Amino acid sequence: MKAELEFKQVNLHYGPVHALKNINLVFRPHKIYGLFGRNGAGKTSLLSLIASFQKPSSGTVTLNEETLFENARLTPFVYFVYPRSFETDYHKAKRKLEILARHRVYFDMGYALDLADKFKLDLNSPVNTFSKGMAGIFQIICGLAARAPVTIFDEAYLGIDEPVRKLFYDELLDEQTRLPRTFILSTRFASEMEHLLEEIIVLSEGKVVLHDDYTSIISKGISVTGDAEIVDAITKPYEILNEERLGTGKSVAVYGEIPSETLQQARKSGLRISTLRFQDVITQLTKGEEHNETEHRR
Ligand SMILES: Nc1ncnc2c1ncn2[C@@H]1O[C@H](COP(=O)(O)OP(=O)(O)OP(=O)(O)O)[C@@H](O)[C@H]1O
Repeated sequence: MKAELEFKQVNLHYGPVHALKNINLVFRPHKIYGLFGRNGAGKTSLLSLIASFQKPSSGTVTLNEETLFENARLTPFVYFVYPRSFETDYHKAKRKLEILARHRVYFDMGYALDLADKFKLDLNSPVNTFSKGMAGIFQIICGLAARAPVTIFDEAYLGIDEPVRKLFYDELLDEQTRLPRTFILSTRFASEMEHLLEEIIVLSEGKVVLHDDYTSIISKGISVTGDAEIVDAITKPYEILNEERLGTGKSVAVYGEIPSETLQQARKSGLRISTLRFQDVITQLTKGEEHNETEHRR
């Protein structure tokens, strides 16, 4: 099922806190989204609106043009995985999966059992005996096996060892080939997850400061190093992400579409041009106030 998720002029207030500010976003079906932003940027607030945990203060959040909030018909279409504790839950993991299967129309028990084997999780254990990492793995199994057209993982991988996280990334890609859906991954592991991501959204202080596809972001993040005057002349028209003085020269990181002729000319003038790592672009774009006024949209 194709699920188009749309935010139109969405604001969210918690009392005096304006957590989301005029959000306009379209999540296209069958794409894998990476959601980034510093602590308190509004990521969980945005995701909780998709999961219908709360109602926007103004604006609309729709799935295939139907309002999501308190819409029981749409409940099976969204599955939200977030770090949670099972401390007071004495059910065995297998039983929890059976309960989930009863409530989730797309849930695939065979797939859940395969995943438990793959991730070496004992489903006969009560979930309250799971370590933090095991609880995370259990949540991932639920999220994948629920097969909801919109599946959200909000930092669900915290506490899970790196090799197991990698297993999860591989599984997610396989699953996307088998049964495409919209995945939204909120993560601080930009470098190890970037190969999964097709679309990137960056929030800063409740606003969308970047929404672009991964490939364009990679091509737009450029570092120019060399004689300070020439570097400044070339980088001036673009958004400066970072500047570093290097003796008589300097290195400037910019975000923008610099024409290839300009870059060629710069190389001829003795400047060193290199592409920024995805992780560095994200870090610079989320680093603070100075970039918040610029919005990058396709
Ligand atoms: N229940 C709440 N009551 C009051 N303020 C809240 C509540 N939940 C979130 N906020 C505030 O809303 C803003 C956005 O918080 P949110 O949890 O969405 O950010 P986040 O990007 O998910 O942060 P983190 O990476 O730390 O989880 C913050 O200023 C936060 O303090």
